[in-house]
Amino acid sequence: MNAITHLPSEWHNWIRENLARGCAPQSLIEDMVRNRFDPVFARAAVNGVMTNSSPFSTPAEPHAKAATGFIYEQPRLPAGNIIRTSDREVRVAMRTNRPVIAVLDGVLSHDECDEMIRRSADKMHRSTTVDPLTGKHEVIADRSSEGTFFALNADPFIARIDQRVAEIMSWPTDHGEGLQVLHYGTGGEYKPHFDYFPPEDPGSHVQMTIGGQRVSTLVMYLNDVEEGGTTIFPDVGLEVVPKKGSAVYFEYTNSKNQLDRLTLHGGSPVTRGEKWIVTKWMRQRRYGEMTTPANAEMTK
Ligand SMILES: O=C(O)CCC(=O)C(=O)O
Ligand SMILES: [Fe+2]
Repeated sequence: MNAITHLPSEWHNWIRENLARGCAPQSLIEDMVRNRFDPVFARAAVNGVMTNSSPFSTPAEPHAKAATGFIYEQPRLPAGNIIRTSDREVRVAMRTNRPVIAVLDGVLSHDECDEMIRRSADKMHRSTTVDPLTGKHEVIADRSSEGTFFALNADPFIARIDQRVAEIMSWPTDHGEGLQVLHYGTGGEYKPHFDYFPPEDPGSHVQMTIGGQRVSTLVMYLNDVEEGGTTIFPDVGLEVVPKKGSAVYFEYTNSKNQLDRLTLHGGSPVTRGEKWIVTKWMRQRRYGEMTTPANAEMTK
């Protein structure tokens, strides 16, 4: 008997209800295939229902809850196929809604990528990561790359990128940390990690005294990588291939201070060539603003 390639309304409702309950899309696809739906059709149907019920269009289920307990709110990233900033049109190449991840094309021009590399090359040093115990920046083995920072609005070139990135991320410019440039040589990688400060790490509260928790990330690719060097999201099975001027966006802290564990990610080893990226991390509040008893509630 032929596999089913149409979607009866009871199945449409079944998909919508189960997505709303936080079921993994893949498990719904597998259930449909067991019930004789064509596999390609089942995937398209689940994706179709996700798109229609997503907060990007008509929010039938604006507060869907993931299996992890994280409540998805309206994504901060603007809706639509094109994000228009004050100086550039950025194309959305793909989005996932749970977790919120998007691949964006044309965030930087090729000239801007080259200029960013040129400015960074002579002031590189081995990258540090926040030590989970002390909260201090330490060189650790999980990250084989070199990097440098540009203070927020350091000069007109940097300020223009800070401004554009803030518009894309729909978050105030002064809530952003300074742009961080990273260079990976062949063999360089960044093992899977969270960009937010895990509450269970004793060092996190030190980091969060200045501007609170991180809420979202934009990783911009400054060059095409010959082989490897993809940005991987192991828990969602996603791999983003670096493309000069493109970026991957993701968000992980909601208004209730919940953290989305599905945004675990890393940079896979560069197996041929090199990789240059520039990253923006956004905080809950103005970066540099100290926590006071009055605003401490937000970071708990
Ligand atoms: O190298 C990558 O693709 C990921 C970089 C990253 O995770 C970060 O900068 O926080
Ligand atoms: Fe990261």
